[in-house]
Amino acid sequence: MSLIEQALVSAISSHANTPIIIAYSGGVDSQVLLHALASLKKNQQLTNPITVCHVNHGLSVNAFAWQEFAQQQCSRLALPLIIKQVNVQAKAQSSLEALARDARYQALVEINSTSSLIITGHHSDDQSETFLLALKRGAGLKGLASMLANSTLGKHKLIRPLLGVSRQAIVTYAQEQQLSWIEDESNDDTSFDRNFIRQEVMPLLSARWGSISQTINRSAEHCRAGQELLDELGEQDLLHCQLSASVLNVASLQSLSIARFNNLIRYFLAKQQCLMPSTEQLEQVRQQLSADENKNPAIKVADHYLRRFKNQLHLTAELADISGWSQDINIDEFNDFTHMIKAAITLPDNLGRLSISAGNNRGNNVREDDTHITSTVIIAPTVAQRVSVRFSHNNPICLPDYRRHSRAFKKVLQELNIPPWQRKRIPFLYYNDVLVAAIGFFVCQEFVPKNSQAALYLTLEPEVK
Ligand SMILES: Nc1ncnc2c1ncn2[C@@H]1O[C@H](COP(=O)(O)OP(=O)(O)OP(=O)(O)O)[C@@H](O)[C@H]1O
Repeated sequence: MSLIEQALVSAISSHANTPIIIAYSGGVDSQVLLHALASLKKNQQLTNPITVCHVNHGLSVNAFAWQEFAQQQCSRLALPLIIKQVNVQAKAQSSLEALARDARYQALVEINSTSSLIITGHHSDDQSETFLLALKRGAGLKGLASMLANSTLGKHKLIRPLLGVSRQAIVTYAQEQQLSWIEDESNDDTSFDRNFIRQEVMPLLSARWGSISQTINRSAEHCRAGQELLDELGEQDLLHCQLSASVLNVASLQSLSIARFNNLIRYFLAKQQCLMPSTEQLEQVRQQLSADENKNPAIKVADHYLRRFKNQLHLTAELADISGWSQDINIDEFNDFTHMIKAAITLPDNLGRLSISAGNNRGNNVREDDTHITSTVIIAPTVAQRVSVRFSHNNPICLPDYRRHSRAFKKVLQELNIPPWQRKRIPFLYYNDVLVAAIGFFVCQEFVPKNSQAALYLTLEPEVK
């Protein structure tokens, strides 16, 4: 068995029978990948079902010729081929590569609905180039770890079994097997950073240090191992500092060293699928932890915000101003009171869905904890009343169900310990212009239904990401 076939068997053997998707461009690397896998399958050294996927980016005048080549190769090997057309448009050339790659991975993810192994032809020279590109960007350990031999892509596993094999070994295999392949003319264009590294930088480095590619690969491996340790530390620190999915405890964060704080925030953001913050942004967040308690600073970190509220640090998306939003609910149809859901409103700015049903009251509002109620139950409106959901209020005096005395609405929201930005995101229910409930928090006492009185049930379901 050749070195290449051995690498494939060792990467795939622990995934017996999992469907394989070969990412096939028709270039020499994926051509070798395709042929070696087809030969293993033919000799029954591999039993996994195989599908080949060629992505047509439509970027080259030759794109359809490559697609035809892929069709010929797969029909010769009797392997099923799926062609995916993607549409990539970029303003700057530098982002073209990244957009093409993202579109390609997205297309590969969508091929199978069941969990599969997506296999690419990346090799050790690709890895060296990726490392140098990361170095040029000033990346940390995670970026310098470069490509992982095993990772996840959606519900699939992304495997790069040839990462330990050099380009030269791949070309030698292709020549020995008398394979033909396509040459992408854009690989010669050194205005792309990767091509510049491949065509000009690596030859210069290799001429002086013959095994530079191997040593760069070794460094990438050290970075991967280092990053793994940092992730373990991040997980431990998160256990200590996390109050809920998107809230951290400020006092616990303050007990960490700067390096450990930065690592935890990066780890936390990565877990929530946020983009990575810059070092300056991390420094700002850390400084705001010791700011005055009454100030509620919000620091933009990449595409999200970290917002301080008392002893809590909340992660939120960018929040839109929804103060002018209002929607009426047509209650005319609520005439059978069978507890069936009668209306569902999609709230603005990803706040979720509010479903409303009607029925005779079967019990009081159930408190989840000190502040939240799971289902808000209120006296049904009369036919003449206009029912609406809004996010604004004019600070009426109100008497929440859990209080003995009435109080200004703003003060009530404060005493419930709701962070200021969340106070603007609570759906308020009105009958005409009278506040009835702060949905999910409380009902004004005059609207709390008595037993078996006609009632509305309001349930807030968070947005499913
Ligand atoms: N158009 C494509 N369709 C499907 N998979 C692709 C495509 N382009 C690249 N890939 C996958 O990504 C891997 C690395 O991409 P890269 O851009 O380095 O490849 P390439 O130089 O175009 O082709 P190859 O790596 O096959 O020589 C390829 O080995 C292949 O598995």
